[in-house]
Amino acid sequence: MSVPELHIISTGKQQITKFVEIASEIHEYIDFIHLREKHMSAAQLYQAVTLLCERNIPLSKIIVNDRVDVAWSQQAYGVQLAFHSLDVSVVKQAFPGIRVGRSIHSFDEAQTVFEKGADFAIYGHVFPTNSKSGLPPKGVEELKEITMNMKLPIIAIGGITPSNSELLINAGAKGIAVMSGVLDAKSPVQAVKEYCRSLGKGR
Ligand SMILES: Cc1nc(C(=O)O)sc1CCOP(=O)(O)O
Repeated sequence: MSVPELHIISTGKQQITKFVEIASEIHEYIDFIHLREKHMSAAQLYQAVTLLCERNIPLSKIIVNDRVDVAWSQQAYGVQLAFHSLDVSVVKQAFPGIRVGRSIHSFDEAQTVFEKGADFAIYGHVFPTNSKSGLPPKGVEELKEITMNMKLPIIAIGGITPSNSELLINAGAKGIAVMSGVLDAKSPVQAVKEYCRSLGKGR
């Protein structure tokens, strides 16, 4: 089994300069940084990627939410699509070579996006989280079903802490995605190190 991936997702609530500051402190410990700033224009997102690059964060670690035009023009690692985004197959055809992730919430959705050629999917929310209050968490059973039946790399998301992350890896997840556990922490660096330890990551 390969070393699990650690993805950090921007909250959309921090000043972008603050997020860039934190990202520059934690990037060497993590695999991917997602820019999920739904309120930003394409121009603002493009600028945010530039700011990350100026802090020596490699493009190979940057994933842009929804806006494939921004991801493509900045030559970022990939784009993370949601239900309201362009379809996975449209993006794969129009932007050959870009890695395409898709948010999913069920086995059937996993199957659909796998068939359309998604490179990975983010499945959640697995545990209770303030970001999805009022919606019941999905737990790990369906996650196991997906990982056992499909060759689609799955990143688990939602309410993940250093103490519950191992459950998800044992359920077949290729990695975890974390928002508040790192970005709202008093010390994001300490927090990220705890996640790394829980995943058996080297640093
Ligand atoms: C951005 C996002 N997507 C989810 C989904 O279920 O698709 S849960 C989520 C937020 C995750 O935040 P935290 O790590 O603070 O729980």
